Amino acid sequence: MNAIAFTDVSKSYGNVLAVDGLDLAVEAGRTVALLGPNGAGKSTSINMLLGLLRPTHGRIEVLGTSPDEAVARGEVGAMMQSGELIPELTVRELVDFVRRLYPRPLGLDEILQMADLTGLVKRRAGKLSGGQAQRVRFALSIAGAPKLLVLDEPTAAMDVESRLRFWAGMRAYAAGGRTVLFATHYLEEADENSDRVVVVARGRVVADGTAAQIKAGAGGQTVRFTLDGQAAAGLDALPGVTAVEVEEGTATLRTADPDATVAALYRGTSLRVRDLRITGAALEDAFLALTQES
Ligand SMILES: Nc1ncnc2c1ncn2[C@@H]1O[C@H](COP(=O)(O)OP(=O)(O)OP(=O)(O)O)[C@@H](O)[C@H]1O
Repeated sequence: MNAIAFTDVSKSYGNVLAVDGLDLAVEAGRTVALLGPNGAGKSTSINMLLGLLRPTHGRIEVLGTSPDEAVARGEVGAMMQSGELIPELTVRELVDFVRRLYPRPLGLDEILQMADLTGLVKRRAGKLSGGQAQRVRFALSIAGAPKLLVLDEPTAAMDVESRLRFWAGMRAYAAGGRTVLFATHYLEEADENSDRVVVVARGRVVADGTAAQIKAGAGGQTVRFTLDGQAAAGLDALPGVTAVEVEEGTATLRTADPDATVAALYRGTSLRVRDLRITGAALEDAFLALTQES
């Protein structure tokens, strides 16, 4: 079953077309990153998903029903970019208050643990740092044990340490078979914390797949090694290789399949290969290529 289905959804603000014919189906149980630059339409899509905005055109289904109905049933949790916390309440009081509003909430301790708040239970919400307040917002978003959790740039105010802990909590939540959709600008976060990355630019999906597929689709990874004056002939015929460059005794091969390229380099050539390096990543390159060219 799909937890989320956007069918040809568009949204205009006056003459600004923020979302332009978006088709997106997310299977229940998956964690999906919505990755895109500023103004790509991520927040607008999320607001429509939550029933806070109406599409100008198209149709959205959430957990087999309308966004309004799914939210009313308490099946959707959301962490938005902002949202005031009640400053006089302690973290424990606030989380407990919100969890009691739901018919089948998570246990208080479970929530506090997943959101990494056990050390802050007595702190008043008004005294929290930006990153701590984000963790409380996360706690509130999972309090009702929603089947679908939607996070709009959840780590925006967090330092590196808080981010790592936050994502561990998110993964623990998702591991219970729940569906998570999160928006981010951070390529690494999308790569590390989702099983599918949907890249959006100018309101449209420009790539969709695992992070590895997206990297491969945009030119792949790089295998680099020292040639020391040996002839580079034949390197472009190795499996996966899409481009070869030799500069100052170093060969750089772009490849869609680094494992196959490296295996063939050792087994299928008589080259003495030194200082071999595979630079993966390039999700950033892929992302830039995808969002600029479309
Ligand atoms: N209320 C509004 N009125 C007019 N234009 C808007 C409104 N909200 C968003 N937009 C425009 O719609 C486009 C998409 O914005 P949106 O906030 O959905 O993108 P985003 O991907 O979430 O960006 P960011 O990562 O910066 O939050 C942008 O061009 C934005 O300026």
